[in-house]
Amino acid sequence: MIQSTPSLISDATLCFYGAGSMAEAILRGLVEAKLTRPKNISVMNRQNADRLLHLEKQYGIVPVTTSALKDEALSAADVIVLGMKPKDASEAIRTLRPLLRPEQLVISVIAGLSISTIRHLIGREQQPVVRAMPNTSSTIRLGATGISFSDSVTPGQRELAHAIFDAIGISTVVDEPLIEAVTGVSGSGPAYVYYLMEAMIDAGIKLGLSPEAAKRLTVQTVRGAAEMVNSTGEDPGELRRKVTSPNGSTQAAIEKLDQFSFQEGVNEAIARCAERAREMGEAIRKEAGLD
Ligand SMILES: NC(=O)C1=CN([C@@H]2O[C@H](COP(=O)(O)OP(=O)(O)OC[C@H]3O[C@@H](n4cnc5c(N)ncnc54)[C@H](O)[C@@H]3O)[C@@H](O)[C@H]2O)C=CC1
Ligand SMILES: O=C(O)[C@@H]1CCC=N1
Repeated sequence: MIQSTPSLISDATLCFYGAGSMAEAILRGLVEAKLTRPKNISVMNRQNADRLLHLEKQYGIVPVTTSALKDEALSAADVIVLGMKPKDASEAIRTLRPLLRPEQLVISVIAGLSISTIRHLIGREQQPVVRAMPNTSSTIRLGATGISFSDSVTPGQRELAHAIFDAIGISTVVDEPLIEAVTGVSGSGPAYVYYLMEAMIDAGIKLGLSPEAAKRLTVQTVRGAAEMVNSTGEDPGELRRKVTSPNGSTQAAIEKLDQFSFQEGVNEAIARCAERAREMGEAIRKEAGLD
């Protein structure tokens, strides 16, 4: 049990309730980081047994397919990771309600779903709950996760949650109302970067580069730029200025981006993302009859 050996992921049993791309990203990171034995991880979904068998073959985790085994796995696990879509959350958590023991740690990665809503749906105010917002780069252990804790999470469980998310990238603790901001910046963030990359590749092709060359050059440029910020410790603004010769080609490009209100667009996109996450959380509460 995690309460007696709080710092060791390897001793904790984890049950992934929902087996989609985010669950796979996390469990893959854990298994590849060798932080836990695959046999300590059970995974279930609504009805796609082939998907579970694929995950078993790929990572050695334990697929849980029948309803009786699902109940057993959920009530036995030290940690339950909620990994379903927001629209499926209230029904799934209500199903969990009679199975849950007071000391089990519930970790949710569901966008918009608040700790308070989870506790209401579980029907236990003091259930330890971790609300996390990871991103899909966790698949290659380069994830960025924001985490917040309910007040009943024990120090050992906090350590465990950090160990889980640090195994698949970096994690940072934020006050719960800021999880939506994390969703806006890093939860959905990979999509903006991919969108920029799509646009850069497209522009390169329009200027005559082959699709392969445009892609190769774009990928290395994004990778190099991120690594420059990371390894030099310099601000992105400072690094940008170093690329931008006065009256040169980069300045001309940035001026064009500014004509299209680049910064304002990114600002509004991230604010809208955070707002949409809040809306999804409100929809869950409404559907569950909590508002
Ligand atoms: N995809 C992303 O980039 C990120 C997603 N998230 C959050 O992660 C959650 C999952 O997202 P994805 O993995 O992309 O979704 P997905 O659609 O790939 O997977 C959802 C999984 O939940 C299962 N499921 C649904 N209802 C269930 C039930 N009643 N019992 C058992 N399993 C059930 C489905 O069978 C499926 O395996 C969402 O709530 C999303 O907000 C958070 C951060 C990033
Ligand atoms: O698009 C979504 O709703 C989820 C949450 C963060 C990333 N994907």
